[in-house]
Amino acid sequence: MILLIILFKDMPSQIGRQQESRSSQWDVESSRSKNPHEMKIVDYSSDPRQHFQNASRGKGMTSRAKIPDRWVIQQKGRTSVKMSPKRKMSPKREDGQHSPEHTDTNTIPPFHICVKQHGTAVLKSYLLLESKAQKCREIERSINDPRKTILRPGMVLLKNYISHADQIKIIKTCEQLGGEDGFYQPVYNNGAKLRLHMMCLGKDWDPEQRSYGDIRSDGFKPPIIPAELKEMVSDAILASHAKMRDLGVKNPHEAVPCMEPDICIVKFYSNSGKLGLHQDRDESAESIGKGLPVVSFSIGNSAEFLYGDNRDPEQAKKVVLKSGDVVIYGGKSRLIFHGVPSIIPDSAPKFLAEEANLRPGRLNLTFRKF
Ligand SMILES: O=C(O)CCC(=O)C(=O)O
Ligand SMILES: [Fe+2]
Repeated sequence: MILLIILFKDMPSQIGRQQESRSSQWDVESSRSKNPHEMKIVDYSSDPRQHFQNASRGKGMTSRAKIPDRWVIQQKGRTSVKMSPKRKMSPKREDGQHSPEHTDTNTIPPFHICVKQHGTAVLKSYLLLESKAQKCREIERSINDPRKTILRPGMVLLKNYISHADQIKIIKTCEQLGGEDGFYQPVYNNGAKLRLHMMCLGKDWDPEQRSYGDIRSDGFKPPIIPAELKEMVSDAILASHAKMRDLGVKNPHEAVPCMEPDICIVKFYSNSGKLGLHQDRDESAESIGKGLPVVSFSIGNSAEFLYGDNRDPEQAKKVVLKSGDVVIYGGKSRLIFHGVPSIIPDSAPKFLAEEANLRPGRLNLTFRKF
């Protein structure tokens, strides 16, 4: 009897711990089966404070982590001292401890979108997997109807738009701007990580506050958007107007207004990367009200891209975005739900690894006007 009482006394805390350890491993995929609001974790319109914690950035963490209360931040010759915000904290366990892999004294290696130049290994794997890439091309052909340039009013897909040279230029620019601490992996409050790395240009997007700011969480300004990239964006919008005109749209600049971006969110998805259905709605009411478009560049491995009127993936339409494709959504489609359920491994054109050492995965740049 006494033994039974002791056993029952311990049971709730044991169950609690099991559930907690499961939930701390939640990611987009595992939340899908558990949570009817599966996309909440990437739904920028829900309260991300429940899901995100402050961004943790690359190299800086190494030195910062040794000084938990005050951080000495050194970057490109500058030094500043800053109180450390809470970051990389996992939910406390019942015994009041944080799980070991989530303590704020963790060190996080810098993330680079380009691999170091032992090019042959990367190249070899691309060659070996050529047949797989062929299969992917067939899937893409079956999903992407070439006539479907206008996906819906205000939403245009420009297939194979970015030239090879520009794709290389974009990769190299992002790698250079990312440096040692530009790309970071946002982490949920429960310790689960967003399935991608991210870097902001122009303004910093804070997933925890769901807002844009001029200063990053590590105390530095985000790099500005290079003029050359801005030019590519306005050219793409003009190209979308030309396509729409060809297809009989009378006032294409009303369907997709012109836009000069002041924000670029750069994302890198590894082959297991994904992003749930969400709306881009943290820009100003004026920008959204005018329907100023989001312009999205895809480089590297192909991605399945869902879009629709709500966050139900079953009801969404799908296209495959290949390296060089551009999607523009503005006007009536400005608040379209969209997401990336999967990346197609080994589907990137070989020249990206050969000429720019792009690591396996997909680079995406979304340009917006605040
Ligand atoms: O990777 C993509 O194609 C989508 C990215 C996106 O939706 C975003 O950055 O808000
Ligand atoms: Fe988005």
